[in-house]
Amino acid sequence: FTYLLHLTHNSVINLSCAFYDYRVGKAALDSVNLEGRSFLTLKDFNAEEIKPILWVSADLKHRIKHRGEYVPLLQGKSIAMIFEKRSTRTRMATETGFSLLGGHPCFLTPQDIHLGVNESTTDTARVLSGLADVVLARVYSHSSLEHLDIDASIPVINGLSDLYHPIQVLADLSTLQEHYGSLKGLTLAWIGDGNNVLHSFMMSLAKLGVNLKVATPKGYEPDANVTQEAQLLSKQFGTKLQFLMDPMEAARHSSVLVTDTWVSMGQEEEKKKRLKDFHGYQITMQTGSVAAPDWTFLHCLPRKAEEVDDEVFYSPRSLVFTEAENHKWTIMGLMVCILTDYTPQIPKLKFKKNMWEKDIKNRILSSVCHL
Ligand SMILES: NC(=O)OP(=O)(O)O
Repeated sequence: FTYLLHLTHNSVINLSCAFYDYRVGKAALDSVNLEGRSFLTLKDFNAEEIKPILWVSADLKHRIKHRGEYVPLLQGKSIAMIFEKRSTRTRMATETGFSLLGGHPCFLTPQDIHLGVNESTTDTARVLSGLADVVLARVYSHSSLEHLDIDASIPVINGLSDLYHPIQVLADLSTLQEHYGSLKGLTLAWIGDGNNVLHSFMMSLAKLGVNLKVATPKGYEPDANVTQEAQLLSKQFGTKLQFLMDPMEAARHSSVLVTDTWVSMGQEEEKKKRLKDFHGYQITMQTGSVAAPDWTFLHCLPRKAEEVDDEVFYSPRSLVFTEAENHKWTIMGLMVCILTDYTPQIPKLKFKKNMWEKDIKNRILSSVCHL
C-alpha cells in the first residue's frame, strides 16, 4: 500500500515536472556543445554536459516511442562498433538505435577486422576515421580506448572497459530521472564488486547532487585513483560518499539499491573464490527493509541469482528492464549530441525537486506512517 502511494505520488510529481520548466529551444543548449567530443569516461563531463545528453535521450524516447515519429537525425552517418567482448544490450541498443535514427551501424569483432592481428591500433583508428563518423569500442583495457582516441579524428565512445562503463551509467541516470522525476538528493547504495560501473557512478553522481554509499567485501574496493577523485568531487559538490563493508549499512535509508555481476567477463577463473568472498552481499527484501520507503533496484545485467534474489529482481521495485531499454535511448541521445546540433522538443528535464514537491512527499509519507 505504501509503495502504491509512492507510485501515485511520483506520477503526480513527474506530471508536474513535465509542465514546470518550459525553456525549450536552442538557447537552453547553446552554452553546451558536445559535437565532436569523445566519451571515454564521465570524469571528462560536468553536470551541464551530462544533463543535455539525458534531455535529448528523453526527447528521442518521447518522440519515437510514444509519438511514433520518424527522426532521421543520423541519416548518412555510420558507426564502427568494435567489440572485443560479448554484449547483448550495448550491441542491440547501438545497432537498433543508430539505425532507428537513419544511420548505418557496422558490428566488428576481432574475427572480422585486422585490429590486433595484422594492423596496428594507430592505422585502424586512421582508417576508420575516413570510413565512419564515430567509433564505439568494447575493450579489455581502458588504455586501448585512449590509444584509439589519440589516433582517431572522429569521436570514440567507451562501450565498456576494465575501468569504466559510462554508457551504462547514462542509462541508469535516465531511468532514475524518469522514475523519481529528479536526481538531486537521492542516495544510491552500491552493494557488491568495486568495478567499472561503480567507477562511472563515482565520476558522475556527486556532480548531479546524488549521494553514494559503497559496500564491498575486503579486497574488492574500487580503484584507489577513482576513489580519490570521487572524494574530491563529493567535497566539491557537497554530497555524501561512504565506503563500507556492511551491505545493510549501505542500504539503510538509501533510495536506490544497485549491484552488478560478481564475476565480470575475463574473471571466470576466480569464480569460486569470488562467490565465497561475496557471501552475504545478495540483495533481498531484507536488504530493502532498511532502505528508504520508495526504494528501487538497479542491475546493469546480465544477472545471476546469487547477486539479487528473484523476489527483488522481479518485483515492482526493480527497474532493471526499463534500465536495459534506456541503454538504447541514452546511446541514441549521446550519438545525437556528439554528431548533430539537435535541439530537444520536450521541456527541459528538471534534476532538482522544488521545496513544495518535497513538502508534498513529506506529507504523504507522514500520513502513511500514521495509518
Ligand atoms: N549492461 C551491459 O553492458 O550489457 P551487455 O554486456 O549485454 O552489453
